Amino acid sequence: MKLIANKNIILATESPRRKELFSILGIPFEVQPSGIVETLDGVYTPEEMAIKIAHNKAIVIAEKNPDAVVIGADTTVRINEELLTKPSDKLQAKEFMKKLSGNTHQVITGVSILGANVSIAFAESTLVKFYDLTDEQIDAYVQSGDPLDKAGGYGIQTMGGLFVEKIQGDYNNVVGLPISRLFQTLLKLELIEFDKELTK
Ligand SMILES: Cc1cn([C@H]2C[C@H](O)[C@@H](COP(=O)(O)OP(=O)(O)OP(=O)(O)O)O2)c(=O)[nH]c1=O
Repeated sequence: MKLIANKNIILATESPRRKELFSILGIPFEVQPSGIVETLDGVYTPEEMAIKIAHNKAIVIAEKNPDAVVIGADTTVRINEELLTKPSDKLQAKEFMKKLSGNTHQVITGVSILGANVSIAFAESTLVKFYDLTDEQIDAYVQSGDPLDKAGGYGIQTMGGLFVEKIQGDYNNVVGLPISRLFQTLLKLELIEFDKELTK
């Protein structure tokens, strides 16, 4: 199958994982990191927060590119009503791993699609259960430095995936972009379509 984009699409991200996942669509797109500080004032549910931060990322780029469709995303991890974003250092990464060990957490990615008379957002949620981890496993993983640029302090697509016992929901959502739901949404909005020449 071949898709075409009906608008210029910009992914407002500096995440290599999001860029790679979006590439699956096989359409041209630009990447422009928003560089915003990912904090919010006020009381929100984790889903609302992920959507609002995703929107804040998209709006910065949409203002600079009024004719484009801009997509922003934000991923956060919720465990026992606590939110884990990116660990600030290895010590915090260890704390995160201890919390995740043996438990089920929720990975929420908010997505905002903005521009060209479109403003749509959604939050996708995936449940992930970790095995019981030993201190040795946690220390070795944290020492690798892999947790530091990732929400919740692990990468399911890297060695962090070795700790996952079970997952319920979209795997790509955990990696940082629920690409199947995004694909369905972009199709419905007619921002992308099938290349009819090739599907005849
Ligand atoms: C849970 C999990 C998160 N992550 C990553 C995805 C995101 O890049 C990151 C969450 O941080 P985000 O703040 O959502 O994204 P980012 O700062 O990396 O990129 P940008 O804001 O520019 O779009 O954690 C993984 O790569 N694997 C995982 O298993």
